[in-house]
Amino acid sequence: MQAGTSERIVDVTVTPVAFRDPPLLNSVGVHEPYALRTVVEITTESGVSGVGETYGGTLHLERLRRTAAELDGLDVWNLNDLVARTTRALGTDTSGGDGMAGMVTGSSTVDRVVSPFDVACMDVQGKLVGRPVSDLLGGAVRPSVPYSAYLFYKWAGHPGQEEDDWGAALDPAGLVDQARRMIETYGFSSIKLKGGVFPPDEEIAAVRALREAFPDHPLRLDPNAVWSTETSLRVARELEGVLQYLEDPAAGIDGMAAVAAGTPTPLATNMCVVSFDDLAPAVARDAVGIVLSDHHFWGGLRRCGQLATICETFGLGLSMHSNSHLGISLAAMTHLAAATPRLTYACDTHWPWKRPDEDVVDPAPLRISEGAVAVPTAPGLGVELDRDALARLHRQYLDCGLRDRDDTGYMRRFEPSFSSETPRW
Ligand SMILES: O=C([O-])[C@@H](O)[C@@H](O)[C@H](O)[C@@H](O)C(=O)[O-]
Ligand SMILES: [Mg+2]
Repeated sequence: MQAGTSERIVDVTVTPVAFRDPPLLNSVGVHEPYALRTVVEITTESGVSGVGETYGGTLHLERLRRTAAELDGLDVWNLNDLVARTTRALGTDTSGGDGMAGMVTGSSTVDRVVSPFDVACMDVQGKLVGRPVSDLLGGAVRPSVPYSAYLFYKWAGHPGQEEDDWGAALDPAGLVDQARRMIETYGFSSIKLKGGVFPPDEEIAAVRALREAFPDHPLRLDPNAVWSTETSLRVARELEGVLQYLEDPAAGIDGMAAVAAGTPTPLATNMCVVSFDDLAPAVARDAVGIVLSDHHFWGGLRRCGQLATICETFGLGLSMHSNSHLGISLAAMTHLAAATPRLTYACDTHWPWKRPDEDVVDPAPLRISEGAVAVPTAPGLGVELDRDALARLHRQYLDCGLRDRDDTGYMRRFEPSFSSETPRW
């Protein structure tokens, strides 16, 4: 590559995929048998390719395809042009399609759509200059990125199917067993519990059981905003000194501000601060102490770096959110977290819930050991697309019949009276 040379995109493919997912319970229902993702691949004029990964819902997929059609000739070094072209492709079509079962609804559509292309462009940039993406983001400040054990209440298996490998976890003992297995397998040194499933007293009991079983592991609880302010304050009081942070106990900036005013426990969010527009009001109201960044909805990797700077300016902590994902996303999350000095908490990941034999990249460079993923040092993201595996997971997408994540609809097939209304408690 000569100095000042552009590197233009000549081909973009957008491929929806499905991978198996256990029946994990959350405030809006239960995970369906398959999680949906989309893999984007760009190829440049000199034959270098780069990959990105994002949500798999219908509307999002259609937006990705519309944007992909605008990227012919884009210079992979010009990410501002990528944003401009995405904005143009989307026009006034900017609501819905969040792909997160209604849990994160206010994020920016342009940011969500731009993200996988931004990652793919940076993958190419890294390959062109022979440096890992973490270097392009300013350089790794840590050699490996710690992740947390992400516990879920869960059924033993999907109804009508065999019990899965993890079995049921519907009470404190079940969660302690799940945590033990996850920690033994991956060496995690922080624990997050997805709450908002059972009445708060049961979840308090679960956190206490985890504290007793793992006295040195920082603990987090995330009920996805299904509690009232009063309930949130009661839980915060009962778990004072036990939680590292309490994630999204109540809804909205107002709800979180009311809780924050009444507890010394830090509050974190991936629900009420989900775009740059949310930062000023959240800071003004002192609503949250920690923002959970996520390059999938904050507009890609560099935008998350900008978020980190804003958090630093206003004294906010930074952690990282996750949804069900494949290896491309784990690689991107790891480069980003490695290059973000502000990100001092173990990041969330759904990784252990994915079967090891289902991915679109060889997951070997992403092994979680001692609770952390070593930052890949190969050029770009450091993972290579496995085209056979991509074709297999795309076939699974076509065959599985699912087109949009619908945790609530799936839950109602087994519990017709299930309501995802908030606040529930
Ligand atoms: O996968 C799930 O069920 C999670 O509840 C996910 O959808 C959330 O977005 C997320 O993990 C969170 O921290 O809120
Ligand atoms: Mg959360």
